[in-house]
Amino acid sequence: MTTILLAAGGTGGHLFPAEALAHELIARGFTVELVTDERAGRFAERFPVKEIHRVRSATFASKNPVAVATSLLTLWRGFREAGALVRRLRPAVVVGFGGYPTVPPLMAAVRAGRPTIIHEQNAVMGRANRFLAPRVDKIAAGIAQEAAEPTIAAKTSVTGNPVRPAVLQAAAIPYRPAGPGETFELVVFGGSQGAAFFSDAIPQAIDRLPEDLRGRLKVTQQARAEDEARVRAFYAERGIAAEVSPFFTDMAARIGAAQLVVSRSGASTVSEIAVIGRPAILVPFPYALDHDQAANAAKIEARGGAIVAAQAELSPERLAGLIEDIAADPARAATMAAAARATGVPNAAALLADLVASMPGVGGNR
Ligand SMILES: CC(=O)N[C@H]1[C@@H](OP(=O)(O)OP(=O)(O)OC[C@H]2O[C@@H](n3ccc(=O)[nH]c3=O)[C@H](O)[C@@H]2O)O[C@H](CO)[C@@H](O)[C@@H]1O
Repeated sequence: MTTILLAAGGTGGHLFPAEALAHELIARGFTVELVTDERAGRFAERFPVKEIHRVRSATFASKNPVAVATSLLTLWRGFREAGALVRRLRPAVVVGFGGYPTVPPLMAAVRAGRPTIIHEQNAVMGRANRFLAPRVDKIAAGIAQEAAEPTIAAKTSVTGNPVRPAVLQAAAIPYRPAGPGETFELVVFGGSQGAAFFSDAIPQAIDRLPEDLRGRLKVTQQARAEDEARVRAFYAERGIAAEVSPFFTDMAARIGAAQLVVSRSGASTVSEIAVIGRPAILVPFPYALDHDQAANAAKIEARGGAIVAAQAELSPERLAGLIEDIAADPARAATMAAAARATGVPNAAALLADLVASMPGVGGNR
């Protein structure tokens, strides 16, 4: 059996595209192993592999010389551990999905002469992938890369961001705009870790909606654990049907049922909204170190599939106005849904698996 080793940082944004590729590779007869870090817990629950490996890694969060030396030592240990893992598993290809925990496994694979691919989900490459990009054999991109150097661009191909099977199932359900008097399902989430901003902004906006619309709302709202009780109490006081949780494991189905999505614009979020095809108000995370979330949202916005609103300019009145405009105009909502869908790449996992299968030494060997 030919083994493919996937490496991903332990947040949803990195692990979910890796999970989508794992399903596709397993269906093609490959054995898949995953290496990640201790944060993976909840996000790797449904990852279809027998064993999840962990190797040490570190990031350079501080310029303090002692902290830098400690990080270097941890990275060196991670590199040694990853080297032992690569020798033991003998993977035909190692595929990295970004995040600092992918640096030791990818470097160990390069050192051992194994074929390597990195996948970048975002329009602007993250730091770990920027470091790895000159060293790996191939680069797959979720969307066209902004400002890629010629040597990097030459080995890059756009495959789209792989989406999990649940997203493809939700994509099979056509969008149904809510007519006057019908239930209007609003789905609010802030990426895999939640966004504190929505815990205040959404209740304040809902209080400014016309009574008729408020009365027919049904809300799914992800709220960080520290905000959960407060947000739930808001909906209970107003008598609005709502489910509130720090993490929904059935998010794809909820997006599928939504008349409108309000969310951050992390790479997987934007890809899922596009593949499923639902109107969205996207509020890019303003403080991202690595990724410009506004760039992820640019394509879907340009086609009219979403409205992008900068957090700093999004008053409760404006947010209420945006929600109300879409709810009041079902034809426009349907047009937005179709426009979003036109930007989706439902076969991204297959395209990335094709790239894996095309690497030297892989073909016909499983
Ligand atoms: C703050 C930050 O640095 N965020 C980055 C991180 O985001 P983050 O890890 O939030 O990733 P994404 O926005 O790409 O994906 C969020 C994922 O979580 C899922 N979900 C969300 C809420 C929920 O309750 N249940 C659920 O399943 C969504 O369906 C989606 O699949 O990695 C992304 C991919 O590299 C980057 O684009 C983001 O900029």
